[in-house]
Amino acid sequence: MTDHPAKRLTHAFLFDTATLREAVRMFQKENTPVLAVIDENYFVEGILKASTVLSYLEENRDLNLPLPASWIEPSPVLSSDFSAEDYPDREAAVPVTEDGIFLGLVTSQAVVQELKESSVSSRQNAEILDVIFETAYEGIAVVDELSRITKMNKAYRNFLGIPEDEIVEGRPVTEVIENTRLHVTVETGSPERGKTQMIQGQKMIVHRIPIWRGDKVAGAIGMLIFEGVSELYHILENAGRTLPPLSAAPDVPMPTEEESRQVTFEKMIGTSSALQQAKSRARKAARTKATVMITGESGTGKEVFAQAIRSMSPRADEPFVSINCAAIPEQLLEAELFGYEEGAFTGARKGGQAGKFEAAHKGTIFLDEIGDMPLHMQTKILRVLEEEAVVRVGGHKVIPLDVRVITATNQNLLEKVAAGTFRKDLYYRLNVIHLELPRLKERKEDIPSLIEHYVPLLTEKHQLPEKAFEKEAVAALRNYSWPGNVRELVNLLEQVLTLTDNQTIRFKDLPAVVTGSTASDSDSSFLSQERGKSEKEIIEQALLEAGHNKTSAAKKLGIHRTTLYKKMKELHIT
Ligand SMILES: Nc1ncnc2c1ncn2[C@@H]1O[C@H](COP(=O)(O)OP(=O)(O)OP(=O)(O)O)[C@@H](O)[C@H]1O
Repeated sequence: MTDHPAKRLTHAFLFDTATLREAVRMFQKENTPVLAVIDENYFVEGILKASTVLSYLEENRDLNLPLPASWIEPSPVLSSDFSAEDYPDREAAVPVTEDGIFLGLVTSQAVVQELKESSVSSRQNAEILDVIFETAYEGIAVVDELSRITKMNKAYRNFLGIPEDEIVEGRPVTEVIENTRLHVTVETGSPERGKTQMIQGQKMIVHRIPIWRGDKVAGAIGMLIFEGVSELYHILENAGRTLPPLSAAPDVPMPTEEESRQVTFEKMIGTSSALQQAKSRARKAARTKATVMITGESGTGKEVFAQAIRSMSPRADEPFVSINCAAIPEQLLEAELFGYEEGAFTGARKGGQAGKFEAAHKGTIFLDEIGDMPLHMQTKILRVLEEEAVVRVGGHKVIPLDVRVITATNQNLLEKVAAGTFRKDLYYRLNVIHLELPRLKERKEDIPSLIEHYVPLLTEKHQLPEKAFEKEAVAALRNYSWPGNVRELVNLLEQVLTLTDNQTIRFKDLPAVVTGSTASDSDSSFLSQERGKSEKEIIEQALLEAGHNKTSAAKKLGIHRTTLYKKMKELHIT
């Protein structure tokens, strides 16, 4: 049937049987071939002579004779999106089959038109479904009857950290999704809704739905509904519903108070692939004891990531000790980190004091702004890490330590290594797993979700009525370059929400730096806008206005607390 030059049909025309008979008789007189047999791709398979058609019709046989094609003008007629089975009752459509395989339809012009239209609309529907599939917040995976993956959307791939060029289609689902039961759904044909599944060490909520075709299970769909159990509770809380008693939802355990308090990956807003990839890498890191170095611009969420890693690690219930290396005066750093014995220096407490490393024993220590660690301290930290023990300042006793170290910096440490201001050996010791956090402008698509997340929190914090941003305002926020990343976004939202009386925040309510054409990558913080004045004056003024509360002064200046400490140190502000 295939030894013919494939040509498109001009008209896949034929008629209902009675009309066909009429037409054939008419054409017979003129000795014109009347019928094209088309294959499953709607290419011409053959042409039947009118007499042949007649005899076939009379004998009630399928029109499946292979005949050479010759006369048809190329022209697309139908797409192959539909199947004859979709039109079983169409009196005018005669399915052409061979050995049970559908080859084409022979039908009237009107039906052709209808089919064409329906194939266009089914293509459009397929396109809509594709968009839903790809943009869904939920992870969706589809498997066939042999439990092999046939489709997996971006959200799921990102969650699992599957690189873009890795093909999962065709692979057994059990190889790709941890602890999956989709193959069981295919075997049993029973749906499972609202089940929990441990994926990457996190309790996820999933639905597993079998796909029935006739009386056979043709596959199953797996959906990762929420990013995690606590997210579900967060949603229920937002909806103002009372949480179901445990007995009513045996599969959804209530989070403990500690779990609710902890920063987890679910609480990190954003579904962009940049963020999801970082989360996926961090989840993997969480399971190990390896040191993690988190890099990224200021305000990208390095501290939040460090806390989330701890919450997902086997050390979740052990201490998390965070220390900002840039905020502590150099001469105090050693005692702060390693502790001291009584009499170690003037003013040392009676009985001495444990340092941060000791306080983090069995848990996690987070060394923020590690790039600001003075060289001599770097050497000491390296020794502590290598010996897994600490000796307090002024003491001799070796205190064994079991501490997981996470560090963060917004500096380029390799440059510092090259410049000789950061120890190379320490760099490699700390950089076992490297997490680079994306800038907010690299994940603009997350901005609307961040707004949605923070607006109710901020209105509640300031006891304001419910407020919402109009589309144009959100668009402007999306287009801004956010040099201060999420922190800047949160500060700006807070500022706009508190300063705008209306319930709808409009484009014109946004600060000029966002709406104006001047928006650029340059530092747009309040501090830089006030550059005319001396930096010292501005900082002193802000500190004064904030009643010397450094956290609120830093907020007012639009800079991080650490930066404020650093600047205070530089500018000799006491
Ligand atoms: N994905 C996110 N979802 C929600 N909030 C976020 C996210 N990322 C960061 N934030 C918020 O942004 C602010 C800054 O985050 P964080 O302090 O972790 O940044 P950082 O990178 O450690 O900054 P710096 O380098 O200046 O210390 C915090 O209020 C944090 O809650």
